[in-house]
Amino acid sequence: MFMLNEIIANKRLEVEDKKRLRPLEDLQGKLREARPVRDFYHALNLPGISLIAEIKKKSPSKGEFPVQIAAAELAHLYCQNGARAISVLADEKFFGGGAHVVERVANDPGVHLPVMYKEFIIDPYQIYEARSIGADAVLLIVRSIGDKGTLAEMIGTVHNLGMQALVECFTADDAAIAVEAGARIIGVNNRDLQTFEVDLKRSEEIRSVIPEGALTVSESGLKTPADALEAQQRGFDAILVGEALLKSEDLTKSIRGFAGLEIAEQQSNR
Ligand SMILES: O=P(O)(O)OC[C@@H](O)[C@@H](O)c1c[nH]c2ccccc12
Repeated sequence: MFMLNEIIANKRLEVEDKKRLRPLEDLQGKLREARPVRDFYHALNLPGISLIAEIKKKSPSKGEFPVQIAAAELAHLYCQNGARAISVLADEKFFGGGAHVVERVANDPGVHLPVMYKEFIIDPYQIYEARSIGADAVLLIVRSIGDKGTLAEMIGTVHNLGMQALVECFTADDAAIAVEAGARIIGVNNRDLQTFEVDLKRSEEIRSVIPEGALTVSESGLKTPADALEAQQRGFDAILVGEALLKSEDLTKSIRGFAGLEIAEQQSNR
């Protein structure tokens, strides 16, 4: 978990800086002005597989992505081609995102989908920041939060602010912690953060320990619409896709493919 440790250590410093510049009370005072929450849970809980499409500029494993268009424009394409939610990286140093990018996308008049603040959350301050800039959901990584009690408190804070949490797991043990802490939406990360290797089979094993009632998301390393279909067959409600979209030559077609629209069209043309 070398990389995750490094990211978290940096995040602690960043959060301390943010708190100094803008104390929690200031953020809390801004909450009433934030745009109303869009329902991330409902957006994922629809028939068929739900695509959460990601916006990031780079990643530690893949470097810079070739996408040339601005975040808001990318979000418009996601909205117009069948995605059901948008994930925006808030981390700047490792993923080239930022809270300002989340804010821009979440408040763009052309964006009707729920927006997730994708960040390494280690402090409730970040949850308040997410809502104050208009986000509808946040990512909570079991591994970076540590214990079940703290995770449960964080999930409570997210729900109290009207948002939803996507709680990310790497192992069946993580998934058990997530369930006990009250997670309603559980993500299984197919990418091992130590080796960066992707194993879609692993997610199947973990999926099997998550009880009915929680929504499930297969995250990372999905390369083709066939992988989306497979995730659906394995019982996942949603997929989180970044790289395959951000690297594709025909972005519109790729979004539609992962969203399942291409398949639906082929079937209705028969
Ligand atoms: O780009 P990919 O392989 O399609 O993966 C997207 C997403 O799952 C990945 O970015 C991710 C999943 N969990 C994270 C936690 C932090 C940063 C990034 C992530």
